[in-house]
Amino acid sequence: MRIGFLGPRATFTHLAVQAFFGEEVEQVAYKTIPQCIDAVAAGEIDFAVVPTENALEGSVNLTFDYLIHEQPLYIVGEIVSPIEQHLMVHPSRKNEWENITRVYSHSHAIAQCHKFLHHKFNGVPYDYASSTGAAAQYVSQHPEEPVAAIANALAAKEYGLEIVMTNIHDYHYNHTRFAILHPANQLEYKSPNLKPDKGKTTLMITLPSDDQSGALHQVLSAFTWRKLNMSKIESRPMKTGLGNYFFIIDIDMLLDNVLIPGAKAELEALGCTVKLLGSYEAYSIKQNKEKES
Ligand SMILES: O=C(O)C(=O)C[C@]1(C(=O)O)C=C[C@@H](O)C=C1
Repeated sequence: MRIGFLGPRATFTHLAVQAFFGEEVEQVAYKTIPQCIDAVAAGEIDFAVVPTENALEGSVNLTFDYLIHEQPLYIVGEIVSPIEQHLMVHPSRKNEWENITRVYSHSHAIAQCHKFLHHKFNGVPYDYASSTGAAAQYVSQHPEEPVAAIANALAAKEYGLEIVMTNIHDYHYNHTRFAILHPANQLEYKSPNLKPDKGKTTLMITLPSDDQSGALHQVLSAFTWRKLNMSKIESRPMKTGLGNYFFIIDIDMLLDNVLIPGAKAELEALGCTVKLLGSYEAYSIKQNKEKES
């Protein structure tokens, strides 16, 4: 089985793939999220694993936008992983790391460490890499540049970098959610390592075009009176005009035969369009400390 992920090796997405699928599968790194999504749509790989949301920084808009506007695929599984960000430099700079003149990482990783960067490297510019792993790889290949990467401990090991400060993310609770994507709405695969926490269903809802008052309230009440627990609601631009948005709603339940189809039919009767983005099991990777307790 071939699993694609946002690469290169040792990104957080790669860690999520290893934790969920184990070492037996073939792991295929892609430079960008759209490349990884295109590969699963084209059948080059069996599943794509991409980041969707971080607890500190919010949604990974690129993932949802690409799924909605370019490659309709299903979310067939979810993996939530703890995220620990470390500052690392080329080993030749380990004694002068405080003199770095640039910090390099994925935009979400930089955002997770804004307070740290402001206090420790006030005014030092940062640049965005396609992933934390790509930033670590760059630092290892450019010893002549006084640049540090923000990435995970496996990336430091993989690219031979020296971690000079650990856990530099600004808030202790730092987790990222990853989606497992596939062209069909099923994951005929059991993780050898993780047990599911709960079932979930994700819907995309577009409101009627005639801008009725209370439309969103009506959408929410279709779920509320059926006691369908919504764990997330997110709006994204439809890219058809200012003020045109669709909603992505997560419900804490697998797709059933009664309640979710009932809510869908009610919304469609109100003039909404409702699209199933996936019904799947959600898994979580335990932090080392959580594993011990
Ligand atoms: O750059 C990586 O290592 C990724 O896997 C991407 C990503 C993200 O898109 O949020 C994943 C987890 C972390 O929150 C930082 C970056």
